[in-house]
Amino acid sequence: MATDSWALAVDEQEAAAESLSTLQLKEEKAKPDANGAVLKADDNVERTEDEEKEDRAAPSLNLVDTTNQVEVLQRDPNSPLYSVKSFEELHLKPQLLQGVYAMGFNRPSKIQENALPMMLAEPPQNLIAQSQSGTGKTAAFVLAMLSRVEPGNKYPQCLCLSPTYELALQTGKVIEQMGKFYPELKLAYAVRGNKLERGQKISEQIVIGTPGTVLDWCSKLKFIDPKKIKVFVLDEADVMIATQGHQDQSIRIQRMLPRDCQMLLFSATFEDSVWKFAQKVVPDPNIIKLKREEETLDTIKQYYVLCNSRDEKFRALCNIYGAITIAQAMVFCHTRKTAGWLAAELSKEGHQVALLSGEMMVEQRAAVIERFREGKEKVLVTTNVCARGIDVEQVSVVINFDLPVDKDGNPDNETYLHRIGRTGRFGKRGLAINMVDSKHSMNILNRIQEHFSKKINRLDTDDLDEIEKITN
Ligand SMILES: Nc1ncnc2c1ncn2[C@@H]1O[C@H](COP(=O)(O)OP(=O)(O)OP(=O)(O)O)[C@@H](O)[C@H]1O
Repeated sequence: MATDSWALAVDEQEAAAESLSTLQLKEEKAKPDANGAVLKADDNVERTEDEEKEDRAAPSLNLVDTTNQVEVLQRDPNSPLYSVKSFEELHLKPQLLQGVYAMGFNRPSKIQENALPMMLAEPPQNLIAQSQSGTGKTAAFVLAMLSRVEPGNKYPQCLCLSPTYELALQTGKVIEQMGKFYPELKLAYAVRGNKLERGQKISEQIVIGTPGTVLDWCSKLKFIDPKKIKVFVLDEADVMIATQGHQDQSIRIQRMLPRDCQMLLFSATFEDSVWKFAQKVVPDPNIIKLKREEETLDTIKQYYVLCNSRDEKFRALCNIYGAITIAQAMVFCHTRKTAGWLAAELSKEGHQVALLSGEMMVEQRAAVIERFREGKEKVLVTTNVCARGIDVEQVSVVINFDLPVDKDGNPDNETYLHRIGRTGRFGKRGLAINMVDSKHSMNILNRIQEHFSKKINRLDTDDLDEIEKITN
């Protein structure tokens, strides 16, 4: 299929030297001096003033709703969770239906209802699909792979690329859960640290992995015969094909696949130029695209807090914690250094904090996410490495301790959307709070508001009553 058009488009694009995107989710090299998940206060950091502890019970933040809310949304035609069809009507194989119901899914979401018939049509068709964060894209493409795979054939037939190690593991879990009534079906993880013997050919029918390792497995190590791949999925597709993302590796993998391999591209965001590029490299694609004003979810309330310095931002964060009970929160920082500092300060305040940043060993990163998922830590301080895809239901609040900016200091709208989308998963309500600490960051926030045509209201974190109100 697209080998030539893909390659051609890439060459043209590179020749034009036009920067497509500024997302910075490159897999980062593990270093031996990685931080631990258990935090120790850094003696060198400036101490913040001791906070006056609020001596009253904080109201609970009722953001994690019951399945009731989901059912209401699934009946609302304006909701991204709305569907007219049932999973039965999507003609899934009985084993997959069993898997879907065992996961507690009652009805498909809009993206599942629309994308599945396109992905399962004969002959196979390509698809570029956009849907809001947390609306079930993963389940959609996982069901497509599981439907297409022939379990009797003991070689890789479906290849799925994720931008990060954590996301590859998480998606792998979904494949395992949905495919659990298919005992003969096996999954291989092509991620860093998963060492196989040289000369081996893998027999697993589905491979999920990160671009670097998948490329090695297909070319240098020849564990996978790319010519036998029938379905190629790019999750977080925009970052996988943007020049600043994983473009080189994704393209080199794609060039090895057969011409008629089905290509499925999914993301919550596609910056305009990346969208154009995607359409150029994927032949005759079906397209599911959101209007700009549909990209944000109404179930996530967005606020900003005005501060003058990093310490003030920290105090504002403590005030928020003093005023409301937060199930779990993710706090995003621009640099690893700030993340490390903030995590140490929060743990000094008595919070159970986990820290995840790119320089940690991948196994350690996976362990941190797992502990957070199990609720062992309530706050995860992180960088953009965790901005995309991570699905932890209990995350009721996302804090942008630093607003997302690209390498030129411009607002990174796509990362903003992915970050706040770590809350408000599948119809749950969520809160996103942005810390603004300068004229420059106020300008960034204004531009983000304009981009999405979505008002972000100011929150006075010195006013506890006001903070409480936003939980209603
Ligand atoms: N039909 C469904 N019914 C109920 N829950 C669902 C359904 N589909 C998906 N979910 C759940 O919704 C949550 C979000 O789904 P998923 O992670 O697939 O979203 P996504 O669109 O891939 O998000 P992101 O853009 O952040 O990657 C998951 O916990 C998943 O188990």
